Amino acid sequence: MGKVLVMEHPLIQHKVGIIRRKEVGSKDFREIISEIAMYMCYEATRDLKLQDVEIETPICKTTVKELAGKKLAVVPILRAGLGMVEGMLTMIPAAKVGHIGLYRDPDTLEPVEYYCKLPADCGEREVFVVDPMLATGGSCVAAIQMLKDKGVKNIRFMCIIAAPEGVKKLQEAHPDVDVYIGALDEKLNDHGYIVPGLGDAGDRIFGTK
Ligand SMILES: O=P(O)(O)OC[C@H]1O[C@H](OP(=O)(O)OP(=O)(O)O)[C@H](O)[C@@H]1O
Ligand SMILES: O=c1cc[nH]c(=O)[nH]1
Ligand SMILES: [Mg+2]
Repeated sequence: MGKVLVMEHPLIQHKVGIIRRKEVGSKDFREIISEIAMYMCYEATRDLKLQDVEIETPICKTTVKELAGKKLAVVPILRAGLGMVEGMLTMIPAAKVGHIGLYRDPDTLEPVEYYCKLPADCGEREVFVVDPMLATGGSCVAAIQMLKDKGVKNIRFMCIIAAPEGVKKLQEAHPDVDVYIGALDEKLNDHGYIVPGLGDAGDRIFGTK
């Protein structure tokens, strides 16, 4: 079973507390989402593999560590996942970026696919799927399935706020995927929104409501 890690870092908790506030506008919301993604990326990359390499400093020969595992890719679930890309790339600038377009049908809450463009070698990469919100779990389960159908084997999922219902659904559908969560909330309301949550992440990032 993949691990589920809820972030305990005080800076992450503090920043999640800010973006929950309804008076926070798009500019600040976007900036803070990006900062949280950066801190979460730091936590979610703790176990990346390293290898020893011999190098020469201006003083002498020595052994240093360098990343040794698979190359990385970041795949945001559009739209709201876009808000996490810059923060991720600040930490892992060599990562390639794929995009999966899904929106949640407001009546059925089922994900509807409208776009998919991935790095050609994504099957060889360790992929970080990012989306600020994990609500019913339909969107991330579908996005991860799309990646698996393209041959991706190593997948991690990162979200800023999750509902317990969505975490359960994700673990049941993709038990091999490690899940990193900024804050685990109480429940979903009758419209599939996370309670207390932060509202619609996409609308708040892009100012569309
Ligand atoms: O876990 P789920 O129940 O599937 O809900 C979560 C999804 O809903 C939101 O996207 P939305 O459909 O609002 O699209 P948007 O990012 O374009 O606003 C959010 O960013 C997730 O992708
Ligand atoms: O609370 C929620 C649930 C789904 N999508 C959002 O943006 N927010
Ligand atoms: Mg939305």
